[in-house]
Amino acid sequence: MKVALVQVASPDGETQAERIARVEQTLRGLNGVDLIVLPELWSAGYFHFDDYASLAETMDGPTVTMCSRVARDLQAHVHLGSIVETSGNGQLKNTSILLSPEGRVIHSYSKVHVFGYQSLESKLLTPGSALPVVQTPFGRVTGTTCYDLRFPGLWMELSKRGVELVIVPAAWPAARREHWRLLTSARALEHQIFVLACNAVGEQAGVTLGGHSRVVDPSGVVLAEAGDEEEVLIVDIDPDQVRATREEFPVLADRLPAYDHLTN
Ligand SMILES: NC(=O)CCC(=O)C(=O)O
Repeated sequence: MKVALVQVASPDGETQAERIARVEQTLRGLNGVDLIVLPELWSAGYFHFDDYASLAETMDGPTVTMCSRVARDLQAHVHLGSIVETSGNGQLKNTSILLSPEGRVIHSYSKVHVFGYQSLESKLLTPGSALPVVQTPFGRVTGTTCYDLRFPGLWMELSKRGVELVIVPAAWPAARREHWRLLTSARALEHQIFVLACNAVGEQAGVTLGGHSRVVDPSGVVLAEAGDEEEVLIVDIDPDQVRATREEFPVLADRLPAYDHLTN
């Protein structure tokens, strides 16, 4: 299975409509790919907090509509990264979406850990309250978003739910690139899953995004890592490697359901 991680820049002067049109051209060049993955909030620009309210979208807004059209035309799954989602009740969420090759939404996940360090996300957005999992040709899949990487309890839970591949859209600054590398590798290794982590690049409101999108296999091996410019990282993965890795080294079978029974 061929996966493509598309690193996108969201420069300050570019409108959302211009960016969506530009990214559509890039995606249309990806014929023959089975799964396309985009970064967190690329169409609004993660650090463009002043635009969140005006660029918030529903599930049939401009970002979803473009990606759904591309999914159908390329007959590929498209994980569109995430959008600022409005569901009409006044709340905004950072919602990631996976589209089928028919262009249908088959999975969505609203970021649970909204970020508050040098970020207004936690003031402007409401955290999600669900962790759905979907069966796909790539195995059992879910998404977590950027800052969620730092919370092992969330990853333990998705692991308990039988997940085999996790898609991580991100807008992770270059300043903490080594944390990004360490956490994406560790999450794949400790749960014996594929991690497809797609980061944003370029400058946004004075913040430099880190790029270095990565595909990490269930043994923690980095199959590919991008640089820090706009780039498409194309990698072949074998979904059966999850089962093979777990059979060969069955560490998950030794994991206890909880550890709070251990005495001091
Ligand atoms: N977009 C984010 O969630 C940024 C997270 C981050 O920069 C960090 O955890 O460090």
